[in-house]
Amino acid sequence: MTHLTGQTTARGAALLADPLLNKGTAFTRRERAELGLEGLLPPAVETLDEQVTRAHRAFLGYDKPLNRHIYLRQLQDTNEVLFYRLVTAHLEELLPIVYTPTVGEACRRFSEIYRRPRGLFLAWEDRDRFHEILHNRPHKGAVEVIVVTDGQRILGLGDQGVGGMGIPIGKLSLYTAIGGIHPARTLPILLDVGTDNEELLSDPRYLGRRERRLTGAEYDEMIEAFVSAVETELPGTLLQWEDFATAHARPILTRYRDRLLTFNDDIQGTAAVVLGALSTACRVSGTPLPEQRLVVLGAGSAAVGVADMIRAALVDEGLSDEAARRRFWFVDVDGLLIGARTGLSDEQRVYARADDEVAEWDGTGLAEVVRRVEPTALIGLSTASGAFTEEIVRQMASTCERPVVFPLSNPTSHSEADPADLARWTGGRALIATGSPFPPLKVDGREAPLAQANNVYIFPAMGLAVAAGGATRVTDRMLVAAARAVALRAADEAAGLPGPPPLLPAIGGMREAAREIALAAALAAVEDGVAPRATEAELRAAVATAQWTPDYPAP
Ligand SMILES: O=C([O-])CC(=O)C(=O)O
Ligand SMILES: [Mg+2]
Repeated sequence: MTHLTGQTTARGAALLADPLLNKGTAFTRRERAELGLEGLLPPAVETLDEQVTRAHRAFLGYDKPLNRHIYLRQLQDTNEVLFYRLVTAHLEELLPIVYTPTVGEACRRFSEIYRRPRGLFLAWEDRDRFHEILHNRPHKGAVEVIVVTDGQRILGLGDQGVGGMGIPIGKLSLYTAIGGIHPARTLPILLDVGTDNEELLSDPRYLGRRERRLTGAEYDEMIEAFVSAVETELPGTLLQWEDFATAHARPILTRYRDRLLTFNDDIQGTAAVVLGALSTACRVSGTPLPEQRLVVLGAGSAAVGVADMIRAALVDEGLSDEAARRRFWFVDVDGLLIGARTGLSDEQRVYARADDEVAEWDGTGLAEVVRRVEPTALIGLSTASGAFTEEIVRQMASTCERPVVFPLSNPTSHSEADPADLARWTGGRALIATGSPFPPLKVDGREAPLAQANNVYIFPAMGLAVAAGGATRVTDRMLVAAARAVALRAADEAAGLPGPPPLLPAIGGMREAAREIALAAALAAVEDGVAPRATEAELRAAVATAQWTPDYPAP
């Protein structure tokens, strides 16, 4: 039986129970007769489009986003072609339900809303048997992409234990819907290393191991056992690390990025999309990247990753590394990062300012930093809801014509500001991108869509790039190339539009955009020598062929 072609020996109820083979009411009369399905379905025979219309109505019948999410997950577990056809037909409407922000709620209430299994749960006790357990995955054959989390830093919601599984499931749904990776070639994985979330530990319904998180050498042993099992059982699979705590995210990436095909979505994916949006903002404001003064709120792995990627672009544009570092001021809960601060990691210390810079300052909180530094760009990856206050934003706008303000924390409840407020406080001058979706702004009676600088612009395209071009590593140049392709696409789309240009491409056109972004990344992989030689025309064709479109196989 193969889930890729739909050719199968499964019959009757077993066929209907397999979400990758089930067509539901779209089975023709002849198929029903031949496959032992007679009597198992209501008599009507529908086309896929008719099923999509019906499913969309059913979806709209639920009021609450979480209930809509549950409905869609149930549809995904029943009939994947229909699920993906529905999602791709209504991408902009369904993205916030399948993904951020609603997926955050689904993670928080994972144990309560749990219905059917999806993906693999790997626990510490089984560390010697991960090889065997990988064989239990539902679809045999090669896996194109794994998304793995240990649930410790789910969006801005902190430790969700096994509830974190919602994130790999959601991310891989977009690998398929946008990148076109066949669903049978994706594998969500949750590493259950315990949880330090007291509420979960004392909740009788909690479905994970009721133990505190592993730390130190045991944690490292768990990660190594997992990676080596993937290396031997699923060589060549793209391994995406997702929502790990800062203390683990960077060390894991550093340890494995030269050993296998892997990247960290929060560090590198987020960074690439922010670079893309910032590049567009530079073009719109007329202030080139090397002249931007960037204040970053938050100093976790995602924030440092963003600065590292912008720094790489600055160096590429001719600045020395030292001059590039001087364009950043990092602020976290303890104030500005300065040399005198103890407890900074090596990655954070790169951005520490000289101690004497603040000698005359009135503290080093965000408001004072903005007053003193007069930034042109304010980037939030802090999970501190509302941290970009009216006072701070008005202060910034008083010294900068087109302030770039990116409240990027997820989900919506953790955003540093509401874009409508930002527009009001700056008289519409702010160039805005958010992390979670927000409704469009009203500008001169027109609706102006907001850029959602979410890593969804990058990771599905990375999967497509790798599937099409056969890369064996994810290099920085591949990510920078993807970022530039995102900005280029935004510029192309803005060319025909009246009013303020969105900083990123429209979500509705993301399947098409993903092909251009994937092509750029695949070309960079060839240039970096991590993929077999191929011409641009060959790669363009390979990308188009590799992108799966949800449809039933011919009867
Ligand atoms: O999932 C998202 O929307 C973006 C992301 O990786 C995060 O916030 O951790
Ligand atoms: Mg994430």
